[in-house]
Amino acid sequence: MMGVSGCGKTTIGALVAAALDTPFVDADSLHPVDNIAKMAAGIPLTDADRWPWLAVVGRSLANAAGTGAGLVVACSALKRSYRNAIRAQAPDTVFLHLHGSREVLSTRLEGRSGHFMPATLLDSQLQTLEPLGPEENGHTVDINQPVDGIVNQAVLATGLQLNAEPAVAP
Ligand SMILES: Nc1ncnc2c1ncn2[C@@H]1O[C@H](COP(=O)(O)OP(=O)(O)OP(=O)(O)O)[C@@H](O)[C@H]1O
Ligand SMILES: O=C(O)[C@H](O)[C@@H](O)[C@H](O)[C@H](O)CO
Repeated sequence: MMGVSGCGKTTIGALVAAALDTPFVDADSLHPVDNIAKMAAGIPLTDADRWPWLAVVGRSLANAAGTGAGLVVACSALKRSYRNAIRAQAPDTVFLHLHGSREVLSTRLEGRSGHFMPATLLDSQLQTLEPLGPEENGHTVDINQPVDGIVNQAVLATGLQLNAEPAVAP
């Protein structure tokens, strides 16, 4: 799940993972502590800050692909070069971009509490964002709808099977 801060990567990603019966990782938990401290202080990350983190994200996806377990990761992956770094390690990664207007994003961030990421970083996130190109393996979902609708569209976009109830023995 990709997109700027507040687009719903964590909320939607966890539900998509549950629907697909797949593990979920929030890439915020993979950031070096210095990156978290920087963002919490209202300072945007640079490419240099993000490369080591993206390497960990790519490795996590590659490991999950290797075991066949699969993995849903909530990771901003704002630039195409960041997504390419992830693809270099995990070539089958499908990027689901949760897209919303500045107004919707701002409202969601203002309504959130207890998160290290300040709403003041939204503009730098939007300036850094490079939407998916037509040749990128991914899909864009509009976030201006209830959570269930986003999850359904995201799951459909993956083309993967929903977590089915176990078959009942005859
Ligand atoms: N479709 C929705 N409708 C209403 N509120 C939503 C929706 N999706 C997410 N939210 C709320 O918006 C806020 C931001 O969502 P969330 O924390 O999942 O975004 P995020 O992309 O993971 O953000 P960050 O990258 O900063 O961690 C949360 O308070 C969440 O409950
Ligand atoms: O690339 C980045 O600037 C970061 O990943 C941010 O997007 C934050 O981690 C996230 O939005 C806060 O949770």
